[in-house]
Parts: sequence; structure tokens; C-alpha cells
Amino acid sequence: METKAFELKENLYWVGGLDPDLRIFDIVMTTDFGTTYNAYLLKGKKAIVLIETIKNKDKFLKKFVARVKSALKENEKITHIILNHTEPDHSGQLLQLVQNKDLVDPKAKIYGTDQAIKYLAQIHNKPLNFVEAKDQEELDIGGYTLKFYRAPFLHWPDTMFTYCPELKTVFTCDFLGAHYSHNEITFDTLEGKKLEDYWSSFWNYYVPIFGPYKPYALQGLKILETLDIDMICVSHGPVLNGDFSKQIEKYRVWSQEEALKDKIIVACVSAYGFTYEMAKQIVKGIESKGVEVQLYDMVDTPKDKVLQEFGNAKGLILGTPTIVGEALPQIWDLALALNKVVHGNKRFCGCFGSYGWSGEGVQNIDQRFEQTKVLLPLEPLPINFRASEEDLIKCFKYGVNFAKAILKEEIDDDFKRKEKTNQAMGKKKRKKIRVPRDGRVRKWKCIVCGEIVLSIQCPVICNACGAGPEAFVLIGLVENNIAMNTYSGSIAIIGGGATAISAAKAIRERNITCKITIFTMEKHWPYYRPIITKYFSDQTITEKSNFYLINKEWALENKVDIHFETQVVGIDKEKKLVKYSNTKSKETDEIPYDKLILATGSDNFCPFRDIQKVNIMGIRDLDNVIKITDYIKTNKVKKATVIGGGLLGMEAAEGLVDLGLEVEIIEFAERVMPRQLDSQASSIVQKLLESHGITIKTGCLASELIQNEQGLTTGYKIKGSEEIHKTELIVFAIGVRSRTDLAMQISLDINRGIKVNDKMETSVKGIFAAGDCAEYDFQYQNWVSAIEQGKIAGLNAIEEKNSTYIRKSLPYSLIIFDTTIFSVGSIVEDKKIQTLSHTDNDANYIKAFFKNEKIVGGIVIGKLEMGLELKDAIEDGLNIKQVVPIIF
Ligand SMILES: Cc1cc2nc3c(=O)[nH]c(=O)nc-3n(C[C@H](O)[C@H](O)[C@H](O)COP(=O)(O)O)c2cc1C
Repeated sequence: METKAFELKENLYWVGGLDPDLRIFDIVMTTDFGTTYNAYLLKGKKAIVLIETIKNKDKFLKKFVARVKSALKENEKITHIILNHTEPDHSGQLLQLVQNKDLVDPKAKIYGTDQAIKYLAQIHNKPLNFVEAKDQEELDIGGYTLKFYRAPFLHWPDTMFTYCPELKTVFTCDFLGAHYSHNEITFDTLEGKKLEDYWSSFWNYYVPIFGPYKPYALQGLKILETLDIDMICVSHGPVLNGDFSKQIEKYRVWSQEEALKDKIIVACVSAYGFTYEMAKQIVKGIESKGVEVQLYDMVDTPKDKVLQEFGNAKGLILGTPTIVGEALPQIWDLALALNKVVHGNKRFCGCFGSYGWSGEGVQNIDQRFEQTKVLLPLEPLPINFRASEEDLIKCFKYGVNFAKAILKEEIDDDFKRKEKTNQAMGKKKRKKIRVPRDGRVRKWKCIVCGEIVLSIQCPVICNACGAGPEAFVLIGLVENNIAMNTYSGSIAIIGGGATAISAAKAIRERNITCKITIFTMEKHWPYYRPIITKYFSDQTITEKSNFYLINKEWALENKVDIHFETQVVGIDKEKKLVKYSNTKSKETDEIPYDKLILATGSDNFCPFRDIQKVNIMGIRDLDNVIKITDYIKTNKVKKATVIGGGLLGMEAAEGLVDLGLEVEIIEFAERVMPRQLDSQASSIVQKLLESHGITIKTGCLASELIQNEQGLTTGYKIKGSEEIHKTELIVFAIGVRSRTDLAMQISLDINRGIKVNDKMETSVKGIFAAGDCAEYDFQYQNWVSAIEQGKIAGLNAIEEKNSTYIRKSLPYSLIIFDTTIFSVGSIVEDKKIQTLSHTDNDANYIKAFFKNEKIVGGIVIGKLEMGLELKDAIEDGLNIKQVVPIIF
């Protein structure tokens, strides 16, 4: 194996280098278990591709060349080189390699992102045959496709992933790697102590490499989620084969940004206690605003302890005297631990201290803060020697104002940081491109790292590389002529149905800055729920693209983070936290939110309690329908009983007939679809169902179930009769109940659903509810109104003014056995109601309901377009005279 390529899959070889003795990497990392530089060779029919090269050290070159050669036949040469990242431990051998005419075709193309090409040109200082790998672009190498995915800051701006769908393999370079040298190459061969050591190196690798880029790491995981993979070819450490879900999960957990608390750390040193006296007053000032504060004397406090406490704190105030023209080393240590990428533009900092004559201590720390681009709300506070009574009051007020900055309150003018500070320190005034105040969102590109930032004004800092405003060039406007909404909070949406997606879509149409997180219990991408019963007759329905409301690409593009198979187990409305648990791994976590949208939907009401439900099933989501279909097929079910003759009962019955079953419907009312149809329409529908062999029993209540010892339901009795009716499967569809348990936990006002106003606001500020779980004006929702309410909830969550829900007549429409059944508005008949109807034969039926001459409801069987006319007529408030010529 020493000098031979290691075959990972057919035509895919590991050809990298092992460096087991390395103990320090990149100056900053200790590597107790050495490392590897992984490179891969993939042989297609049209091209031979090398993915990554290895470190530029002669000791690796010979073996590397031998390994590549061992995988090539005579006359075969590398024709393409892909560099997912250009750091010299992966691109180092590039030059030697392209000059090796035995191994590499002289016309070989070198693929990398635009940034990668820029860096490679500077690293190798030679013109090479570079080709830009654009995001999502594909390369056909004969029998295999290579698709590129931009993955910036994992961990340089140049990074991308390369995916081969035919091999279910992705090449992620450093992402998910570890400094661990392993002769057997693949992860599945690690065990015992070796496995333990691998995990410790996996963590040690993550911290410095991906710790500063957590949001990007989550984006990387999102890309992987969209791919069908069974192997991850990393660039350091074992190739991930077998079960690598733990690695993915660990990255996911480690990459969650901890919510910053309204907490301030004050750390100082003091020779004679003068700076310390100031510190104590500052602390009192902070406390007076009710903000948590911790004071540390750095003479006897380890730096790491303070940094750990600062981990989730919004503020840091450093106090230092001036000793021989400088701040004290303990304070410098803390100031140097700040950096642009992690703390820039996010954390609030300030400094103070006592001095004798020149006062450079505070000045220097303040300049360091400026370099790190942290938020500096206040002027620094130097005091000459010992603080007087008056000075101590100033210190107290400094604390008050720093706390105000954290709480986003207005700061007193005396303390507010002034622009002049920069000039006074001899710094150039920030160059910032000014654009019209039209509220339109623009695309800005950071010329340092290539990051694209969407914002109205020139960004103050590049959140990726920390470059200042001078690094940004304006590259265009976001394609939308309307001024975009700029709300920048975090929005959590609970539920994965149409309401939730409608909310997310409405938000994104108006706002690209806020964070959106969706939690859904389902494992499927949100789908078109009204057609799930079609699955009974067509199990390929889920493969059709129009079955889904959104897809992975949409979620990625719109930066909507979706947690599948996740149950929200609690909401802390005071701390504004959503606590959730993965239904598979049972791992729990929490995220902070600024606005919360409850779109938890509804449950099917099951009339049978406290009995085994082996063959008693409801239909609510796709998995229910899949389960019923599987059960029917596995158990060769011949006869099914549908309990409930409403809308869903009809659809279920049709689906079961399509599956070849003998079907009966039991309806408590005297006729089918009593809520949507009048008696004539009900009888037309009943005849239609009967013509397809469905038995309909109206005016019946299935009151008692007969079960065998295995808990299988074999029959039922109808109330008032002792006769046992045999059945093999019971599907219940007798109505839904709003899912309100979470709302109940946090004491929202609930009636049948969560009570909302026309802005979809619940009784708690910042929490919205929409769709089936909500109750607006005592009304239940259907698909159309749920979508509209989702939209209104989303728009109000981003504080769009004038977004109110207007109650509309809710149409119900279904097509069974190719016949449209449509009902809209109020169809109750009483003395005050006038009706007009028309029927050709049983295939076409129209009825309109009028109150005080005005149309209020309608029923159509047969022609959907007539139903839509009726709906429009109701919305337009037409009277009989206007309706008749249109409809009849
Ligand atoms: C060894 C020494 C060197 C000092 N050097 C300076 C100096 O360069 N510039 C200055 O403004 N003050 C200097 N000072 C004065 C202190 O900054 C001053 O005494 C201050 O009040 C000490 O505050 P503290 O009690 O919080 O340590 C020096 C003090 C000492 C003891």
C-alpha cells in the first residue's frame, strides 16, 4: 500500500500522502496524531481527474507520483486537476505536477473558484491553464459527472465542494476533516483507542478552522443535505465512509451560534487601586440598568476564564492604567483575543483607566478595538490619577450608558462616541460609498474575499473576512424594484405545511436580511397536502416536482433553514427561545428568536380512544397515506371502512377504490358532505360514489369495534344494533382539531384554535399563528385561507405595515372520479335565504344562495369554472340580477 493507490470505489483512488510524525500544523495547531494530505484520482471515460494535490514537500512527492502512476494505465495521463481549496497543503505540488509530462497532459485544465484562481496565481507565480468552476456547474468526464458547489469560508474564501452523483461521493476538502494519520485510509477501519483519538482530533480541527465561520459551516451542511452521498472525501484524515452521520451531527451542533446575552464583562488591572475604583463604579452603573455584569481583576484571574465568560456576552470593557507609555500585558492579552471575523460588528467594547501624565494605555487599547471593528458605542474614559467624586459619578454614568448601548437605548450625548476620534488618532476617515436613500437593496462584493453582501448602504464590515467599507464595490441592485424590507431579526416558524411555507415565501419576497428557521416534524419537503390521497392510486406522485411546494434549491437560495424530523418541545417566551428535539437522534437544542410564527396545523380527530390501532388509521400527512398503502399491500387487505363522509372521507374512499378495495363509507349525518353541500348535491355525489361500487351508510354511528387478540379490528357495530359488520381496515376522516399544545404551554389565548387578530397576532406580542392551528373570527381554515394567513403572519413578523387578513369566502373543491365538487360561502337554507338552481342531469348541478338579494354562497357539481364564477361573484358582492346572466 505504501506506494500504491488505494481503491475507494471503482475508478476512484486515494493517492494522497501520510504525515504521521507531524506535531505542529500551520504554526497554530498541534497534531498529536500526525496528518494526511488526501488527493484523489477519478478515472472517467473522457477524462482523468486529480482532485487536490498534496503538500509541497519533496518527501511526499515521490510516493504521491508513484501512487498516481499505480492507478494509471500506460499512456493514461491526468487531464483535469480540481482544487477545491488552494491552501499550500492541498495545492502545493501543483507546479511540479503540471511540469511532469509523464503524469499530466500538458493541456490539463486546472479547475477552481474565481477566488481560487486568483490565489493560485499568487501562490505559484506562473501562468497556468486555469478554468473557473462556477457554482452548480457540471463537468462530464465520461460515465461520471462532477458538479461544483461554492462553499466559501470552509475555510478560505476560495473553497468549493465537488460532487460525483454516480459515485454518491463528495469531495469537501477541509470540511469534516481531521488531522489524523491513518494507514488504512477509511473511517470504517478505525476502532478502540484509534477511534477515540480520531474524535479528539476531529474536534481540535474544527475549533480553529471552522469555529470562526460557523454560519458558513451550517451552509456547508445544507449543501451536503441536498446530495445523495455515501462517501465524503476530505482532505485531512480518514475518508468518511460507512456511517458518518455523527460527524455531520457534531458539526451541526458545534456550528450553532450561541445566543449573545445582555451581559457585560469588565476586566481590569490596577497598581494602586485607582483603575479598580473606576471599575466598581462602572459596574454599579451597569447594574442600575438591570444588565448582568461580571468584574474581574486580571492580576489573579486566568485569561481563559474571562474569555469563556465573554463567549456569550454582548459587552467587554477593559480597564488599564498606563505604565511606561503602555497598557498592561494582561489587558493586551484580552484585547488581542478579539478578532474581526468573530467579534467585529457584533460585540460592544469600551475601555477606561487611570493614568499619570501621558495616558497611552487607554488610547492603545481603544486603537486595538478599532482594528477589530467591534462596536464602540462610547468614548474611552481615561481619568488622571485618582478619580474624584465627580469622576466617580462619570464612571457610574459610563456604566449606565454602556448598558444602554447593549439595550439599544439612546446614549447620552456626553458619552456618545464621536467620529472625530478616528481623525484625532491620525487615521484616515472611512471611505464609504454613499448611495441614494431609496431603501433599495444592493449587491456589494468584498474585493478582499469575494463575499457578496446584500444591503442597502455600503456594509461597514465584511462579516466573512472582516474587511472595512473601503473593500466593498457596488455590483448591482437586487432584482426587485420595490424598496425592500430591512427587518433583521430571527424568525422561527413552527410547522412545515403550506402556511409555514407561505409565511417564509412572503417574508423573502420582501426581506432578504432576516433569519428564517422552519421546524417540521415531517421528513419530506413541504408538499401539496390536498392531493396526498392520490398516492393510493399513484405512488409515483411524490417523485413529481409539482408535488412539492419548495425544494432544496429554493431553501438554499433563500437562506431558509429547515429542520426536518424535528419536534419543538418547548418555547421560552421570556427568553425568546425555541427548544427542539430531533425525533430520530433525540438530540435536543434551542435557538433564539425575535418573532415566532405558529403554523402547527391540525390533527385528525380519532373517535376511538384507548384501543389498539393496528388497522385503524387516519389521514393527515403523507406518511399516513404511505403507511395505509403499505399496510394494504402487505396484508392483502380487500375491504376498508371509511368513517366520515366529508371532504377527506370522499377522497380517501376514492383512493382506496383505486387500490382495488371494496369500500364503505359511514357518515353520522343523513347525507354525505353535509357541511359543503345541500341535499340534492349530496344525493348526486352519493350516486356517483355508489356507481363506483362504494357502499354508503348515512345516519350511522360506528359505536363499537370488534378486535381479535392481536389487537386487529375485524368488525364494528352500528349504534342501536348488535349486528357485526366485518372490515379489514378502518380509515377515519371525521374532522380535524387545531394543534394548540405549544400555544397552551405558553398560555396564549385559545378557543378552538389559537386566537388571532387580522394581523395574525396572538395574545403575546411577537408571536403569530396562522392556518389550521389558528382561529380568526371563529372561523376554521382551509388550504386557501391557510396560505393567505401564512403570508399575513410572515409580513407582520417583518413589521410590514398595512398587512391585514381580509376574511374571504372559503371555497371547497375536490375532484373525485373525475367529477368536480365545489362549494363556496354560506349554503345554509332558511327563510331569509333565496336560492336559484339549475341541473342538466346528475352530472351538472349549480345552485346559488342569496340573502337580501346578494349572493352569499354556491354549490357546483361538474363545472369548476362555474364554481370560480360563483366565488368571484361572492367576493364582488353581486346581486341576483347580476348573477343570473353570468351563472344561469
Ligand atoms: C512604573 C510606573 C510607570 C508609569 N508610567 C506612566 C506613563 O508612562 N504614563 C502615564 O500616564 N502614567 C504612568 N504612570 C502612572 C500611573 O499610570 C498612575 O499612577 C495611575 O494612577 C495608576 O493607576 P492604578 O492605581 O490603577 O494602577 C506610571 C506609574 C508607574 C508606577
